[in-house]
Amino acid sequence: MPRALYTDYPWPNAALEQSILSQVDCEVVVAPAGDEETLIRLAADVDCIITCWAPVTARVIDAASHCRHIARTGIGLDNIDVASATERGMIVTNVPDYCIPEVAEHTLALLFALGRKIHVYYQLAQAGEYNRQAGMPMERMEDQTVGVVGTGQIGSLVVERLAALGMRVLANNRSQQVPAGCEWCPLEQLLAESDYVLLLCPLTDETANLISTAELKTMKPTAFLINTSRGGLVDHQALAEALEAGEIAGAGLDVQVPEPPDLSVPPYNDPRVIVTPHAAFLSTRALHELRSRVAQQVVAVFKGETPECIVNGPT
Ligand SMILES: NC(=O)c1ccc[n+]([C@@H]2O[C@H](COP(=O)([O-])OP(=O)(O)OC[C@H]3O[C@@H](n4cnc5c(N)ncnc54)[C@H](O)[C@@H]3O)[C@@H](O)[C@H]2O)c1
Ligand SMILES: O=C(O)[C@H](O)CO
Repeated sequence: MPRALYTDYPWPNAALEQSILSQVDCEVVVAPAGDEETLIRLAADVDCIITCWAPVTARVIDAASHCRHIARTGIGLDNIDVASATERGMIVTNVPDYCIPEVAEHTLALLFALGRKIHVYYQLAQAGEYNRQAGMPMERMEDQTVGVVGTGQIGSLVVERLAALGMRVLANNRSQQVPAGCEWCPLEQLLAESDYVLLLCPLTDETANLISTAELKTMKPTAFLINTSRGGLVDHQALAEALEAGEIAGAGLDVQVPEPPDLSVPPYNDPRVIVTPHAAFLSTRALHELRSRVAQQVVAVFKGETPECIVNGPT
């Protein structure tokens, strides 16, 4: 009987997956922990690895000698060594488009919260203080500039929505092709001119610590950094130092390093920083789509069919 290994299973129940996986006779194993040694031990005996958060490293892949398929429950592929899997002839799939509106909305929610100082008023009100002045200075949104780094699916939707609000939008994308509603500009200029810098590019070797000391110094002291992509894009020690030095005004961080981070230390405990728990992708609709499509991909491979959303071409 084929076996499928969940490296982690973050959902409250498995009824949705069970109803789909029951199309094939397979045994499902859930790893008790997502560390490398546990996964190496369990991977030796499975035909498929399904991962949400746990890193599927080259060592795990080497140990998975019968595995044909690694399924990523999500868009980002930064926790899978896709090159090693491809070398070993494994199919790697993801679900590239299940939560585009959700992440765009979450990004905009952080932008509005920071710009309208909702976090400042909320913290004061919780402490019993009704203090209008504490939110100043505050600017009209349409007088401000947003810089979007990465105008793929999510970035493009964010640009469209920001342009509809009448905001000036600068964009930096590796391909230099950017959607209507924004103007392409070099990263340094984007950082220097934006009131909000939004990070929406994938985490790769090239983008790791994309925003560090020099980039933060380039930003305006009144500007906000918003990261809804991957924590590894930002050097968080440098961010803590930039906040301490007053080099930027605040941040919205849906993603951190590690996850969960130590919330008791800077930059996470800074009242100018809004932290959300890697939740930008969440909605009832997105989760249903994500979970069911991953289970269908697993079934397809077990049936000898081609699953949707193969990211590593013919193997
Ligand atoms: N917080 C969440 O819950 C959540 C949910 C889904 C996705 N994500 C993250 O969002 C990322 C983006 O998703 P997407 O669907 O828009 O991806 P996408 O592949 O459609 O777009 C990414 C864009 O970034 C650009 N890019 C790559 N390297 C760049 C660089 N060095 N500088 C500038 N641009 C660069 C690419 O050209 C591409 O246009 C994912 O990789 C994932 O990590 C986060
Ligand atoms: O990559 C994604 O889809 C989200 O970050 C959730 O894992």
